[in-house]
Formats: sequence, C-alpha cells, structure tokens
Amino acid sequence: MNQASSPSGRTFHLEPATKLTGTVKVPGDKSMSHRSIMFGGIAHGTTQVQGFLEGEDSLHTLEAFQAMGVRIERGGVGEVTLYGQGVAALKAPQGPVYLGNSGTGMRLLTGLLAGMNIPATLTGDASLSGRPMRRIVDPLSQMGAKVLTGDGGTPPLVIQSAAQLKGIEYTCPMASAQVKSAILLAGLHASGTTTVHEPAITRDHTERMLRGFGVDVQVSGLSASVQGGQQLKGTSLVVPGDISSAAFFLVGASMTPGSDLLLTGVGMNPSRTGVIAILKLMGANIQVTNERVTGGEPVADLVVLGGKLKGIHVPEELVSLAIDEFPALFVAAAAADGETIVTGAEELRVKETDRIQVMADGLRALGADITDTPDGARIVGKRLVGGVADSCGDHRTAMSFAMASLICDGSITVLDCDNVNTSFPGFASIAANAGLHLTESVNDTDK
Ligand SMILES: O=C(O)C1=C[C@@H](OP(=O)(O)O)[C@@H](O)[C@H](O)C1
Ligand SMILES: C=C(OP(=O)(O)O)C(=O)O
Repeated sequence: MNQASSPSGRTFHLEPATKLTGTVKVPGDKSMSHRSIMFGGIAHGTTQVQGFLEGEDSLHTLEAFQAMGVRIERGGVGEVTLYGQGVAALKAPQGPVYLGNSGTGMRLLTGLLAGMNIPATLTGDASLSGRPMRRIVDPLSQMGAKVLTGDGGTPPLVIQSAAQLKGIEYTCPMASAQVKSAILLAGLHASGTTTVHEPAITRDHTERMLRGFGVDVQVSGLSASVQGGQQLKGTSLVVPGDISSAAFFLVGASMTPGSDLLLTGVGMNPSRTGVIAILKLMGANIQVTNERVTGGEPVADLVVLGGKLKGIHVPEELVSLAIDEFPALFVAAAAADGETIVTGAEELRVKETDRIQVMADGLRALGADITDTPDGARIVGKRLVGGVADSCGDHRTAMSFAMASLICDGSITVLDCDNVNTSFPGFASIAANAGLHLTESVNDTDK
C-alpha cells in the first residue's frame, strides 16, 4: 500500500461566478462504499457493487481487504465484485494497513477486526493520526478487545489477539455513526447481544446494509442491537450518489438567484437529509423529484432554483443529520440576509480538521463576518471580497471555499486541495461545467 502522502499544494483558483446551471451527477456515497467492501469482504458468496465511490478513502478500505486475502475485482467505473469466503478465510494483514484520511475506514475496521480477532496495525495520514480513537477503543475494551492507541488516544491502532468478545449495552456519549458502527460490527462476532444507545439520530447505513447481507439488526428508537454469531450472505447493491457531495451544489445553487440545477440520483436516507431541511428553513427552493428506492436506500433527483437565503438559528436536532455539510452550510450562511447561528456542533472540531476553526479563518480571510464559538458559529451574511482561504487539507472545507466564489466580488485562492480526491474525484471539472470559474494548479511550494 502506498504510504507516501500526496504532494501538498493542489490549489483551486476561482474567479467570481454568478450561478449554477445544468445537470450534475455526484459520485457514490462514501459511507456506503466503505461498508460495501467491509460487508462483502466478510460475507459468504459473491457481492456485486455498483456506484462504488472510487475516491481515496473507500479505495483504502478496498486495499485493506485485498491485504487480508479477499479477491476483489474492479470492472467499469463504480463496479466492484467481491468474492467473499466468510470470516474464517480472512488472513491477518502482513504489514500496517494504511487508511489514508479516513476516520470511517479506521473506526469501522477496528470494530470489525477486533470482533473477528484478527490482529492488525492501522495507520493513517497526518490528519487521521490526530483524530480521537478512545471513543471506539473504550467500548471495544469493555467487550474484551485489546486495542492499543498512540499517545493521546490517537492512531496508530494496534489490534491484538484476545479471547472472544462479549456483547455489551453501550450508551454513546456523542452522536457518532462511526462509534455506533464499530461497536455493532464487533458485536457481530461477540457472544450474546450488543446494543448501542445513541444521544441523537446518526446515519443508519450499517443497520440497513447489514440487513441487506441477511443480518438481523433490531432497531428501536435511538437503540440498535445485533446478536453475535450471524453470518453475512453476499448480495448485489447499488450505491446512490452522495448527498454530502451534492451538498456543495445544493448550497451553491440555492444562494444564487438565476441558478437552475438538477442533481440526479442523490441518496435521500432520512438520517442524511438535514442539509436539505436546513437550506429550506433558510428559504431555499429545492424540489425532490423522481423518488425511488435503490439497494434499500431512498434516492431522488433534486431540482434547485436559486434565490435569496435568510439567516436562521439551525435547530440542534438537525445537526447530526447534516454533520458533514456544515462547511458548505457556513458558506450559505455567509450569503444569507441576517444572522445564522449554529450551536450543538462541537463534533465538527474532530473531523479531518477542526472544521469550525478552518471555516471561520478561511471565510474571514475572504471578507465574511463570522465568529466561531466552542460548538458552532455566528455568521452575518454579506458579499465577500476574495482572497486566500486555506482548506488545511480538508476536502469538505476546500469544496466549500470554492462555492464561496458565487458570492464574492474578487478572486479566491483555495490552498491544499489534494484531499478533495478522498470523497469527490472530478469535483473541479463538474463544478466548472455547472458554472464555477475554477482552474487548478499543482505547486509543491504553495504552502
Ligand atoms: O459512519 C460514517 O460513515 C460516517 C459518520 C460520520 O462521522 P462520525 O461518526 O464521527 O460523526 C461522518 O462525519 C463521516 O463522514 C462518515
Ligand atoms: C468526516 C468525514 O469522513 P471521515 O470521518 O470518514 O474521515 C467526512 O467525509 O466529512
């Protein structure tokens, strides 16, 4: 596996743009793409995946399962076939498993491997190496797992051999689908029942997709349970477009009068649609059309007509339903009339970057009126003037700053954009086709 970090310094250059038009098809959902490999990799029988996200994060998960001996074939774009032979056929990886920038890859794989008693060392890039892992290591230890962290509870994670895990009932202190999933995946191979209670709704792809692989998952309100000892059966699944990638375009089109954009095949899982609800509260015109169900997940085409947004206090119950969309929503707030207040979003501080800090610094550098708070921000909308915004290597902040060119009178330079490829390969050309005046350069001395 390639452990070299990608050369820093892919830079986005943006001239002011006025609207987004045409049709956009965003790539496959990242959360589901990771899970399609993990579940297909441990299942008995063949799993065929369509719409797989060929981004760096999900490809690292795919490589991890190849390193454990799973035969995986890649066909046309987004087509992956896994020839699963069950848990017993998996081999411990020979060397460290490098998971790049991906918190999802590392946290879910740790739960899965600890449950299956497969020793491994999991590593990541500089960003992932600074992210908190005790949130999964503590509950996994309660189940009997032996997982070592680096100093401060961060990666690398070393999963050591242990006796069979025992099921636990765990009340999650933070709203996190990754923590919930790590525990449930460990519970698949633990004795007895494993139950996770959550403080708020988080994405439920683990629960839905496991059912697609024949697992009995019990869900009641904010609690999910699995019984240990269940085998997964290979299946066929279609990964819908990622609403988190669509979010940049939803924001860009919603905040610019004259925009008329169609987003096709977007995943509409109700635990993910907070961004649409929040934008609608801000006055956005988003029509949900052609609703259908693909691979057990609701999917729709979204028609966005641009207009003027208004500031709101974002309801806290929508925060976990839109957690990855706040960088883009901060840009919508910078475009809105009046003040937008975000509270209850402290989880943003432990993503690929501290997204509250990076968005506040970057938007301020572009001329926005934004005050960061411990758990969110206050943003008063106004035209931006332009300047240099540092994404700090975070894919979502980079794409959000690019969308800011729609509300800006001067040019914008966005630094450190390499990691856009973790979730949205092709973003620059898709955004340029839709109306951004975006060019890219690669320069090792940018930073
Ligand atoms: O389970 C998942 O696929 C994810 C869960 C979320 O993380 P948290 O569980 O840390 O909130 C989200 O931010 C991440 O992009 C993907
Ligand atoms: C937080 C994210 O991903 P992860 O936690 O998997 O790195 C994200 O994609 O915004």
